[in-house]
Amino acid sequence: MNPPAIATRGLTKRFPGGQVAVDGVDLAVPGGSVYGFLGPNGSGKTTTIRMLLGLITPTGGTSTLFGDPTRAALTRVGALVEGPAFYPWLSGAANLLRLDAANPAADPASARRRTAEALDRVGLTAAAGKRYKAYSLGMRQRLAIASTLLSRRDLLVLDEPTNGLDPQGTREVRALIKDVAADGTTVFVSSHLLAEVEQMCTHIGVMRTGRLVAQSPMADLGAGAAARVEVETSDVTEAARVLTGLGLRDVRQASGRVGAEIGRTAPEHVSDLLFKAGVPIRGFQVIKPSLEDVFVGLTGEGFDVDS
Ligand SMILES: Nc1ncnc2c1ncn2[C@@H]1O[C@H](COP(=O)(O)OP(=O)(O)OP(=O)(O)O)[C@@H](O)[C@H]1O
Repeated sequence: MNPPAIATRGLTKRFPGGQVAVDGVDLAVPGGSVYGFLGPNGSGKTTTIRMLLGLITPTGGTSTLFGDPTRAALTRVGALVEGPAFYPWLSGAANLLRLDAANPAADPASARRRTAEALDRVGLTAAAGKRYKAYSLGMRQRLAIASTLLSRRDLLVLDEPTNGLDPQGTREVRALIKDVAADGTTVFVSSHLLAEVEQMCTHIGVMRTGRLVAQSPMADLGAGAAARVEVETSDVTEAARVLTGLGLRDVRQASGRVGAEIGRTAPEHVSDLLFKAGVPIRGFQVIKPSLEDVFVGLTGEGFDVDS
């Protein structure tokens, strides 16, 4: 099996002065995934990313990129932590050419081809000759991402790439991330927006005050969360007896309603037994907790659900 794109063990950063910004984080980012690194502001995402990229030194723990603990693997990684500085009066293409020229490993003979390909990949070919200052926010961010794609990368690390973008720019960047991932590049993207991560990621890790409180494939997340059956009835006592008799957990009664965790029991089996027991059913529904409910439970705080 291929080693994970990113793996950390006990990764820790204690800043001088004693503040622990990242506390024993064990990340496992599978190759080929789009991994959403979710957490409220100040939860330690940027500090973690800076350690992964060798920009700051951990005070504890280890990390590997593609199984390699050395910095050599960083040549396979494109990153956008603080956006690159672009010259406002130069075109997008000219800005990329300047950045490309600053890379000693890049062959100057093929600079134009590389720049054109990167611009094409982010959908800026038509605007390549336009001055940077005339770019929309979304175009600026796409150009920033293009700068990370000037050479072939196996992993792209993006720190809050949609921060400060309007809804259109946000959509552009999200679509771009999906395209990059479809080409086989692993993407590790931080965000404080649950909806964003939910829409574009295959895996998720959740940070809270420096700790990784959850990590899982997106598809598994709902599975552990307890869906509930809710019955509206005038005979609460009998309905509760039926639900309890079925072995359902956390049976709760309120006026005119009874609810319980449904677990693996089929809803039609529950309604059938209620009917057979003569319970008058006014309403019957199965309620799954939203992803946001799951995370509020995990992190103890809400997320911005706006995009
Ligand atoms: N150089 C530093 N010195 C001291 N404390 C720091 C330093 N950098 C970050 N911190 C603190 O570490 C904690 C985590 O910050 P970090 O920037 O990693 O969080 P974040 O999740 O990326 O949040 P944001 O999205 O706001 O950047 C914060 O409390 C922050 O104030």
